Amino acid sequence: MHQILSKIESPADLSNLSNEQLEQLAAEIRDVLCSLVATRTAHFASNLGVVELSIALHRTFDFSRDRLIWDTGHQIYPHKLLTGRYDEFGTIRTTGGLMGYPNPAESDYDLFVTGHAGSSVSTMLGLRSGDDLQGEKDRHAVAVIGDGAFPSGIVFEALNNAGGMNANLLVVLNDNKMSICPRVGGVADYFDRLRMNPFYTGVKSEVLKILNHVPLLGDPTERLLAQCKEAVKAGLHGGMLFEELGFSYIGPIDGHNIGLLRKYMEMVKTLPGPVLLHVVTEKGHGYQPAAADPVFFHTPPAFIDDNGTVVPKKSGGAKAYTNYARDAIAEQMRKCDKVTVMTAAMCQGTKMEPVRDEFPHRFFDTGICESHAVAFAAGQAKTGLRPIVNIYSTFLQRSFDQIFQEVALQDLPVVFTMDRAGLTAADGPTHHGSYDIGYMRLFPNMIVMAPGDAEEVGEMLDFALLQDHPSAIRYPKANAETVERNRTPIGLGKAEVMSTGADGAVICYGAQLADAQRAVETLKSEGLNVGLINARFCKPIDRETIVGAVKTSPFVVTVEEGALMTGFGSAVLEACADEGVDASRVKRLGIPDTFIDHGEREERLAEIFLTAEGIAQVCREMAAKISSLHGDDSLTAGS
Ligand SMILES: Cc1ncc(C[n+]2csc(CCOP(=O)(O)OP(=O)(O)O)c2C)c(N)n1
Ligand SMILES: CC(=O)[C@@H](O)[C@H](O)COP(=O)(O)O
Ligand SMILES: [Mg+2]
Repeated sequence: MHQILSKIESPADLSNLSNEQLEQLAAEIRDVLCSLVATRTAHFASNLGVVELSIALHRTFDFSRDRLIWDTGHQIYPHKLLTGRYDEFGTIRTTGGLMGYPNPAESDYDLFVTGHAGSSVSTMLGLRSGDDLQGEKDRHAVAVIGDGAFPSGIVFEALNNAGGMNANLLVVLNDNKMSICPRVGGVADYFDRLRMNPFYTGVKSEVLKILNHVPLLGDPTERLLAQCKEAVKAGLHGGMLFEELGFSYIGPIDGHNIGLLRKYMEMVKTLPGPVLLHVVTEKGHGYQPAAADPVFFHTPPAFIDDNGTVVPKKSGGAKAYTNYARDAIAEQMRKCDKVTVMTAAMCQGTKMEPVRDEFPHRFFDTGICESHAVAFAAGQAKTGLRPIVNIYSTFLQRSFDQIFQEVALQDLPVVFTMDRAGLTAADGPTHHGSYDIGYMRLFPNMIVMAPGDAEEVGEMLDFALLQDHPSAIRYPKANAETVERNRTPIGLGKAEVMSTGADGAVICYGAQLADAQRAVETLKSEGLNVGLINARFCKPIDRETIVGAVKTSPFVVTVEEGALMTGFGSAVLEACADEGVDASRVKRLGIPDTFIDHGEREERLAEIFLTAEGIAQVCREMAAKISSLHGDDSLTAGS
């Protein structure tokens, strides 16, 4: 069925294909992408948009030697298909299968594992510099970056450096007018103005005429260069920003015309110094519903196309933590007009569209600029506003220094709602929110919390907005349950003792509370009486309750969906050490000191015992261990 694609074992197999055959190849790649999203959620619209660009790049350069980085990495699928991974492609984003991002463990054509936006130009400049210093100047260096990723501060740091070094570097700007949501900000407006360039609109045909006379191969470099210069001069009055930074700006050009892309790439391949090639593509190109609604089709749920009607395979389902957080934020914004909210280009993922629409003047999308978003929030807080920074745990890592200096050091009441805190399943190690407990609890003044169930999301936000200090609330990419109990109100640094047990205690920090409760119920039915504490706060930690439990319980199991190192369990051990309490009977469950692969969330959680059965099993083991230490089997389940 995929007559050409199925025979592509490496990009070298493209070398004899004509433009017509390459177009046929593009259609086959799109067919594979459409079949994939019928089975599972995957990055769809972005990949549809770069099919021709991927083909042209691999047809022009030799990335077995030249260097290629796809910024962010979510648009890597056509590249994977062209670099020998067609047969395995159906496994992408599943346990043990291909990663949904570049992965050097899969292929030498993938240089870095990436998933966070904005670093490609810096990394490519490093590769360029390394190759130059080691006598490998012939290796070309190409970074492809989207218009959504482009405004990240680090990109401008890299452009600045590359321009100063006059490095031979090609930056391909893939401009599809979209981030996940429509792109925002001054750089977006600038790109729009560049599209108005007569080169792209009016006189494009004139420039094309010149380029049509540039033979593709076997031409003396000088002639090619001379012609290129003319073409560049003829067409380029835009791109001054890049020109001023020392880049040659070329474009914009149609990113779905393989022949044209190849001509330009041949041309820029030999241009000296840093070059920015502006390529215009359509997100979702080739599948009309995706082109019409690229936001939904960024990572759509698995769906079937019924004669042009998109029918999701699953619909509805329980309400996620994200939705509870969104609703709580909206409620606070309705109650108080000092409350504002920031997203760093993740309005869709955090389900904030209704908030954006209801409060257009208090909703701020900074673009993919997390560090800026935090410093911006600090400024607002200083004026008396109550900003909520609503960013995924993993992306907030970008703001570590602003959390330190602009927020914590000034003791400003910025509230961080950290979504995707925990394992994020199919996206894998770049996206797991593993480290926020550590990087938040590190700073003086910071209040660090995790809701144990759905209701606590709103309660904690309410509490956080009443504090005159910075605070952070973390929750995972999961459905939120309600844990039935006599609820106690949130109090600063107070844990909630849900039950006590003579045989041991589970102390849960965050969303595993429902599983922990199921575990203690199972254990009870087996004759093991284990108490349950909902920690609520990692900082300030409830020393009285938690250290007290360690002192008095035969064993304690701490539970958190975060890195063990620096995490909640570590905070418990530190508190015990400070109080001179023996913590040798404390067992910590959480994310071990290793990067967790992509795969089903439930599977990954089960591997690290963060399920009801896992928690119960560890309690049984602890009970057995304690019994054997005491030469007594009274603590063993079932005895
Ligand atoms: C640091 C960081 N913040 C946020 C994201 C989430 N994210 C992934 S793709 C994307 C949009 C990227 O837009 P663009 O670069 O234009 O690529 P396109 O999807 O349009 O091809 C965003 C916001 C991320 N990957 N990294
Ligand atoms: C590439 C990227 O970072 C996002 O597209 C991410 O895959 C979204 O994940 P969610 O589906 O959890 O929002
Ligand atoms: Mg884009």
